[in-house]
Amino acid sequence: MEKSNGNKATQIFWSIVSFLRRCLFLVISVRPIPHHIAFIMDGNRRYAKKRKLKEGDGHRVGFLALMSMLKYCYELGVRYVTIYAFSIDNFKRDPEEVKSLMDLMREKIEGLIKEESIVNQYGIKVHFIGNLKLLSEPVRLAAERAMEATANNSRGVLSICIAYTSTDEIVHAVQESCEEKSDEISVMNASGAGYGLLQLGGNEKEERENIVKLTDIEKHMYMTVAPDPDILIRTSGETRLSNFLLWQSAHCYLYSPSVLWPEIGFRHFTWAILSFQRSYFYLDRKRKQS
Ligand SMILES: CC(C)=CCC/C(C)=C/CC/C(C)=C/COP(=O)(O)OP(=O)(O)O
Repeated sequence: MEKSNGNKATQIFWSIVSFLRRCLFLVISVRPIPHHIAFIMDGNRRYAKKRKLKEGDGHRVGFLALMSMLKYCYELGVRYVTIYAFSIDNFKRDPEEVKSLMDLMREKIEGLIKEESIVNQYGIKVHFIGNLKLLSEPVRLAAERAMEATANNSRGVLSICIAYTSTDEIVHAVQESCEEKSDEISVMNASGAGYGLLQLGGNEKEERENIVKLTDIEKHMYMTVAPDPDILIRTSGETRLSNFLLWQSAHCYLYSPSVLWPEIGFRHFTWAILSFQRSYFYLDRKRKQS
């Protein structure tokens, strides 16, 4: 009897907290809110060391922090969230650590499509971004299943960058664009039109039309599923981009709280949004003055 009263009191407490959070988000939304937030989840191992936990437990707590951040983002109305889950450079870590991280990724990816997961609660479509060929088969299959299972969700998008680096993405996009152009040129040559970048002496205007353009490269980026991020949040006070979304973050606001990723919470999130809004206000004012 006492236990059920205790449970009820806890439920009421959390409902009030959730209500107050939504009220605060309503107030914050009076000013522009970001469409897209990207996260570099830095500091899981340092957290484990600080708390005398096993390294893997640092990542597990990190996953819980990620779930809270997703909840706050989608409650606030941010439609796109992108996370840096595993870089191509992370494969150079100790093989034991890579294996245990990959096992954890598979477990968590499988959890994402369970009915009670945040992804399903908020109607989120999941994308895996990166050189997925580099993943082990079980992880790749789990990723494919998660993309398939959430394909019809439409309220928000979660992009999980895994086996990803930005330079790899850019090289991939440039290669694809060049291949596409050279295919077009060979079709044109075969049909007797006979012009193109590869054919010197052609009409200059027509030649220029066959040069790889910015829009061609953008079309072949892995990240076409989302607009460019408005804020990039990197925890643990680090201010480097570490080969993450270099192309897409050209105009992005960088925010770097000194907290370790598993410790990130509601107040850090709210402060990041307020800082973004302040920077947006000054940017807007500068634009109007010039
Ligand atoms: C669904 C899904 C794929 C979830 C991802 C789970 C998760 C939290 C992954 C984090 C992986 C990672 C390499 C974090 C960086 O911490 P670090 O190891 O670099 O720690 P350090 O900065 O203290 O060295």
